[in-house]
Amino acid sequence: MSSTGPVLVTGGSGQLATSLVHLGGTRIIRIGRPEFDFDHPETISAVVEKYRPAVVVNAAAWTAVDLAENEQDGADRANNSGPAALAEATAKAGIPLIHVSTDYVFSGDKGAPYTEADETTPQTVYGRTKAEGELAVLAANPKSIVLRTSWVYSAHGKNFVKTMINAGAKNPALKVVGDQYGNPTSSDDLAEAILAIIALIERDGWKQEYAGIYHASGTGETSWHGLAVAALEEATKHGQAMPEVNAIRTEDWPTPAKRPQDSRLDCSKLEQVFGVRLPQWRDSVAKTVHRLFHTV
Ligand SMILES: NC(=O)C1=CN([C@@H]2O[C@H](COP(=O)(O)OP(=O)(O)OC[C@H]3O[C@@H](n4cnc5c(N)ncnc54)[C@H](OP(=O)(O)O)[C@@H]3O)[C@@H](O)[C@H]2O)C=CC1
Ligand SMILES: Cc1cn([C@H]2C[C@H](O)[C@@H](COP(=O)(O)OP(=O)(O)O[C@H]3O[C@@H](C)C(=O)[C@@H](O)[C@H]3O)O2)c(=O)[nH]c1=O
Repeated sequence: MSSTGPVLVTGGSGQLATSLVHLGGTRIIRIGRPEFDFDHPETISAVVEKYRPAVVVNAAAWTAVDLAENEQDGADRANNSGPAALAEATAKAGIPLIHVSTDYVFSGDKGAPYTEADETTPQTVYGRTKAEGELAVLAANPKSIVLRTSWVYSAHGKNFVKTMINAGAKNPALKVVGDQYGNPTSSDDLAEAILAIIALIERDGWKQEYAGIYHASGTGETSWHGLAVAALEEATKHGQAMPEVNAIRTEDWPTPAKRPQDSRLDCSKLEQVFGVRLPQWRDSVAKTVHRLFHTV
């Protein structure tokens, strides 16, 4: 991989792309709609030809989980056929593609953390399109790295942590599902992990054993209720009152798309191959909430 070209990041307005820009410096070029739009396939190869990047990070995706249930075509373009075309374009240019996927490719019925060897068992349109996108990317570009992450939050953009803090500022009591488990992931931590992988590839050159799927989530686990309590506790350090946070069952918060009950990811392969381990989720929630209250 040439270390002279830029790192091109798609999904420019999103959480992960924003973190990559903040942490990755001037080498990062982020692109978003309309310049890069999976709904307009001609824009996909055009950006690779225009920017001549050293590597592409695909952080663009359809992430509205419930909406995807009724918008299958749009979700498929953004999460499957679009990424496949991006993988083809990057393969043609001979450059690596780092593509981001999700814990929702699993049903959550395993009862233990999922490894990369586990079969995908998506139970939502979002999860299915992301699972299909993983395979399509890996098939189209032999220099593909697929990073599955989970429960991403940041001080910018739309995410569960911000939703809870905003709701807690307005309501004396909240209800949050306490029987779905996973690994909350700071988008800054994921961005740092991606930058470390890119640095390693540039230092040692591309090795074919890098290609494949990796789990890349924050260290440690909790429920959505646990994540809400952690975020709201941190918010009290910045003057916000602590609401009552009641744990409810999945059936008490009906949603169009069924969330996995336990989508914890075993991230040991990422550490073995790249020497990368994401920080403890609880520490990162504290950092993110601090940033949220100190960003004007
Ligand atoms: N958010 C989460 O909790 C999790 C996310 N992931 C994965 O991580 C990656 C990054 O997610 P995150 O940063 O949170 O996502 P965001 O929802 O914050 O951002 C998504 C980005 O994708 C862009 N986008 C959506 N549809 C298209 C399209 N058809 N063509 C081009 N761009 C499009 C959006 O653009 P616009 O603003 O114009 O709509 C936006 O810039 C995604 O692959 C996601 O599936 C995995 C696990 C958890
Ligand atoms: C807002 C809210 C949600 N919930 C529940 C609903 C759901 O079961 C759970 C999570 O809610 P959300 O809908 O905000 O999160 P969701 O959109 O399901 O988050 C997912 O996004 C995609 C993109 C991913 O890839 C996943 O890793 C995951 O982060 O919390 C409550 O119990 N109370 C609430 O006030």
